[in-house]
Amino acid sequence: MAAAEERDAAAASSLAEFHASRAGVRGLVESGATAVPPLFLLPPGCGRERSPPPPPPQRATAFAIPTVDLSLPRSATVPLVRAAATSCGFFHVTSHGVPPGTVASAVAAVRAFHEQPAASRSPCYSLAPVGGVAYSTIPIQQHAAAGGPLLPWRDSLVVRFGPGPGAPDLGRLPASCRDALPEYQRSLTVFGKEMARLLSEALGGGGGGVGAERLEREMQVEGWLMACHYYPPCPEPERVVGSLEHTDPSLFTVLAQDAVGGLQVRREEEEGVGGGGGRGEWVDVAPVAGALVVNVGDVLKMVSNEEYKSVEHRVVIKSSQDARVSIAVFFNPAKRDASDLFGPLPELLTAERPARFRRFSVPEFMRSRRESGHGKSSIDSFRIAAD
Ligand SMILES: O=C(O)CCC(=O)C(=O)O
Ligand SMILES: [Fe+2]
Repeated sequence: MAAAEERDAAAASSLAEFHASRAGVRGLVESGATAVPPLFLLPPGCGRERSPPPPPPQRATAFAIPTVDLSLPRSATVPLVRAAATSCGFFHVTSHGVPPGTVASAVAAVRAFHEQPAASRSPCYSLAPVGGVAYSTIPIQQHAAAGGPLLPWRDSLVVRFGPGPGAPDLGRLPASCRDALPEYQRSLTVFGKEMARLLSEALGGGGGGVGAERLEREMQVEGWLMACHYYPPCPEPERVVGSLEHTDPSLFTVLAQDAVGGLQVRREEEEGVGGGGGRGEWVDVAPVAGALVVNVGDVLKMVSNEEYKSVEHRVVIKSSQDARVSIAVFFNPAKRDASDLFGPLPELLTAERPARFRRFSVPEFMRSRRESGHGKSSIDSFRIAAD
């Protein structure tokens, strides 16, 4: 066997062994691992090492994502949402109406799930959802080819809510999850509907251009997919990735995070950079107590004809002591038949700014995303070349 094939075969067998342990990254930490196994390692010099050059102290605090305070009058929040979605694509929302206890209970339940003894959580370990639930370390195989790691330093419990027979079977989860996660999802549905109205109203210049109900009418917005992430402390944090850089394939995403930190966004340069082409510096999204993080995803970027930015983000492991918990809820079109076509909203199109993307269906978009192996490039397959 050639050396490369041997290496691939060895990696495949360690990957299989890792999944067979059914205990996730947390299992490695529990078994007292003091070094990071090769499956998680970034090769030296690959350009994805965690640490940017040590920031001069004044720059470390120079940038914070915008905040939208929903207790302000609507005449103030719409322009704030517009400014945030068109500039950095990420913002904090305060006074969001989701009770603090509901968020705290959900975050605590996620922590409790991942910190149960391995014997309790391993029966749930599965890469594909069983009864709408999957607990696993989701491999990032697509990066092996590019010399990246096979696995992120993260375990995830993914729950797919939804009406009728699609409701998840939470029976195998601890009692705290069975109550707290659906309650959080219900609360977020209310918040998400409001967010969809604000994002809609802020489109087209924010002067009521497309109307608050436009997105809902176009695609029926739902928030059924919940990813409950757990980033164990790492003995060598700078050698691993918690989450590789990516854009979200959603309309928009709502994230709750605990106080540990590690989320970073790529701060793009001004207009013209387009598409997150790997430029711009990484900046921390420092946790703000009580706030939720909202970010624009690829679908909304396309529907907004690129008025809104879907920005690359990643998670680095900050701590060799503390595990980090975050919960992402992905808001998506409920209309997901092959015949439900979306594209830049016609009201947004002008002679100066014609459609930048062709129309697409959700299944087609998801397929392109799978095929491209990663979020960044799939959106470009829908782009209409400018002449
Ligand atoms: O854990 C985080 O802060 C981010 C998670 C994320 O980006 C995702 O689930 O898409
Ligand atoms: Fe994400």
